[in-house]
Amino acid sequence: MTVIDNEQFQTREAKGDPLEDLARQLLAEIGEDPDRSGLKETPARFARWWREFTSYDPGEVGTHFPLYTEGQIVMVSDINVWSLCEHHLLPFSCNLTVAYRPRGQVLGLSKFARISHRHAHRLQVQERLVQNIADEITEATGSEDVGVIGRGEHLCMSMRGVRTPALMTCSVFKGIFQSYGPAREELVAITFPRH
Ligand SMILES: Nc1nc2c(ncn2[C@@H]2O[C@H](COP(=O)(O)OP(=O)(O)OP(=O)(O)O)[C@@H](O)[C@H]2O)c(=O)[nH]1
Ligand SMILES: [Zn+2]
Repeated sequence: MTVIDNEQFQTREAKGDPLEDLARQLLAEIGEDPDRSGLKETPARFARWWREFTSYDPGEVGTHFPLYTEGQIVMVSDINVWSLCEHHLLPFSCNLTVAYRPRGQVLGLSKFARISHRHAHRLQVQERLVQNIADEITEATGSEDVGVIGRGEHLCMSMRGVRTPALMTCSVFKGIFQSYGPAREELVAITFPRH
């Protein structure tokens, strides 16, 4: 449930909520009656969902633990997030694999998903999403050895326009993941398992 402080609430009551107004206008523009019973609450839901999407709070992302074994590589795969394409404001899903070589300490497992959602919950292009995640993992872990691979399906390509479902893969490889070698091979293999 959206918590709206009193002052903000009063302002919206007085002036109307701009997001709700937009939704009503959109509905009218596409030939719908915004006042028909099925649509009565839709502008308010529309406003709530946009505010919910753009105000995602990742919470604490700085929990570390001691590293027990030197030389380990940590990989987290199949992190699924939803984002919005900034060209069409349509959703794209992204399946992420993230990897890093810890330096002295490891980052809490869930933090990779929190970081991923933080950057997905805004208007994005997939390449920038993957880069943003790689940069924050570098910062959060203090490691320059970071790899992120994203595989996305974009509704703007599958449900409209060219109407062709396809998967887009893009990646950021830093440090030991940059050149072809065991670390990069393992990261690629975990993302694209052989059946
Ligand atoms: N590289 C990249 N392209 C994206 C992403 N999301 C959407 N696009 C593309 O952005 C492009 C926008 O192209 P435009 O020609 O300006 O828009 P459009 O006329 O709606 O293009 P079509 O989608 O081909 O109908 C399209 O090719 C989309 O597929 C993304 O995350 N990364
Ligand atoms: Zn798009």
